[in-house]
Amino acid sequence: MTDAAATPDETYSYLGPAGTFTEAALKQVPEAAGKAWRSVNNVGEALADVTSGRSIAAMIAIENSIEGGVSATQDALATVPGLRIVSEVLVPVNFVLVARPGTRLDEVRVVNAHPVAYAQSRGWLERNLPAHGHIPSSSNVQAAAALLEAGSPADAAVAPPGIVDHYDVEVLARDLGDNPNAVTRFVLVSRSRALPEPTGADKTSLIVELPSDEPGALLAMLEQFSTRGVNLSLLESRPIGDALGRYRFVVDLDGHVSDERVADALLGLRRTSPKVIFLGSYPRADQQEIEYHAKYDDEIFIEARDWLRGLLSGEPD
Ligand SMILES: O=C(O)C(=O)C[C@]1(C(=O)O)C=C[C@@H](O)C=C1
Repeated sequence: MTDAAATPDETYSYLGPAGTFTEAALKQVPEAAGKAWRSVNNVGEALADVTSGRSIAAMIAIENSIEGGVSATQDALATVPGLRIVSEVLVPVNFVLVARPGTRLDEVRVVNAHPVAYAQSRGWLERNLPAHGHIPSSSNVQAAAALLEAGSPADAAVAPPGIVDHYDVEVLARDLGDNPNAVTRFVLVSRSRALPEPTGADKTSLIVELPSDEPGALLAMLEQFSTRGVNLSLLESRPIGDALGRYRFVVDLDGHVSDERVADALLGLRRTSPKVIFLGSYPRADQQEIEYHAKYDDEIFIEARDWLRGLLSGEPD
């Protein structure tokens, strides 16, 4: 599928090499089928492909059910301008421990693993290899590929189960993940300004900075959502990085920016926060219809606006 001669509007970047969960996520995107796929080494490179116009879109991991938000992704989306999330994909993740053929489990001293995969397998590794050392890898597949490089300091790697189809490694143990139902959420990021159509089962992603040293600023932000009946599915803080104690908030909410209650909450945020980054409104991967109280229906907001317009223009009651 990789084609060096492909034009940018036919190229999708993903964290590789082939066999990663990120590649499995891209396989779920119908528009990417039959296009050129470019394997990259990290989230920054994937997003740089999109901003430079080298690729039309990039698939990146954003949240894991065990580890929470992928901080490299959250920080990149907060600082790289001009990006929009256009869709999301869920991939169940589980891991195997692999080694060069002939290695025994009791010979393993050092383990290669992507930090998010390591965090999900820590319980198993601590129980079965209590004295192991950990070398961070750029991806799950790279962790296993590096074992086969000359002079590799590692004896084993945490990798996706399909790794044996791509590399000459042997499985020493299966089901390493501490939770068998672990899921990673991926997002497809592009430069497109065109909003995906509302479906009634949508999600909106934002990054919000709060006024510094203002008591209750976080509560004031949350009130923008609660007073419009908008449910949040993710709220995480990440350091802004310019001074100790300064944080930005990563927010996912139920609904589309074209829903009146969501649009109204965004207007409130824009008035009260020094910085609001709109990352996109897009269909939820689980297609679960958003439920909210009837008092937050579009018509209620429209009626209230029309009433005010009438007052201002002197229309009779
Ligand atoms: O796509 C892969 O296989 C990766 O190595 C990346 C990644 C991630 O960044 O979260 C993807 C899914 C797993 O949760 C662990 C690692």
